Amino acid sequence: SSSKRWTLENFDIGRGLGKGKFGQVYLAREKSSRFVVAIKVLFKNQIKEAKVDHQLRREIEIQSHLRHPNILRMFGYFHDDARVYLILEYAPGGELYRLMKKQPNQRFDEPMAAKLIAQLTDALIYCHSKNVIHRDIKPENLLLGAGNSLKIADFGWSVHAPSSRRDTVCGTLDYLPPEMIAGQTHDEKVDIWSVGILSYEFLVGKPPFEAKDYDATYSNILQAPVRFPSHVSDGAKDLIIKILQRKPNRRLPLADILAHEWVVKFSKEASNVIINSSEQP
Ligand SMILES: COc1ccc(/C=N/Nc2[nH]nc(C)c2C(=O)Nc2cccc(NC(C)=O)c2)cc1
Repeated sequence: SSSKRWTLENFDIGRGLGKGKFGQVYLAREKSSRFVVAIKVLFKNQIKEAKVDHQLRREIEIQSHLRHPNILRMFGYFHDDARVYLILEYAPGGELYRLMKKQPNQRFDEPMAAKLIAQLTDALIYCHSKNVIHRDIKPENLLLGAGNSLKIADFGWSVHAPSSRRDTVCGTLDYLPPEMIAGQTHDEKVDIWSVGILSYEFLVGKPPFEAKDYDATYSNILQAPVRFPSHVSDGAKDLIIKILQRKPNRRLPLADILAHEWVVKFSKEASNVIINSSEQP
């Protein structure tokens, strides 16, 4: 339970799963229950230097209270003098980003893309019902659970709506909507925009406004028309165009994304995506 006083002694620590921005993630097993988890270790001095301790507190507060099959659970946390330890759900498929890069043409087929979009949308409907906006939905923050189920991880940028971002954006602009990069107030419709960006990226293999540098990306997000390669179906184009509307109120609401005929048609079809199987190069 998330109220129990946990310590490192409660866990057998396993292999390193990977490196996050502020620390390493380990596979671990709680000794008495033998329950397998992932433990994310963050260094306090790095958190203080980056002035993100309020973001970390918010991430812990928000993620430990959310309960949804497509949101990575946070079971609890503890700290010692140098580190903070987050006890997180273990998602065996790892980063969705890596699986996408492994596919032929580094993109998913329509059934896989539609399944992921439906799960992501369902999780965001749940978040928004709790007045939580994620604000940082991108492939690096999505993990794969059992059965290729999507898991939204990393609520470091989530807030309670509405909000005006005060912290400078670091990292890629690709997934941020016009109102956020222009520093205007924004609401939960920023997450709808990210679903549009990700829908495009799952099907094409790169985000729609990607450019050689920050300024070019910035300009594309604010004014560039979305171009589609010829292999993208009309149904998928229709969905993405309806989501990627620069005026937040014109964006297709999340419930209508779930009900869109392309999503309904393809999220039921079997997909031939190559899972993390051994013979993969
Ligand atoms: C290197 O191959 C891998 C294959 C699968 C994994 C699974 N990670 N699963 C997780 N469950 N809960 C959390 C939190 C994580 C996690 O953070 N994983 C993680 C972190 C940083 C890099 C990676 N790398 C990859 C390849 O997924 C995974 C991790 C690594």
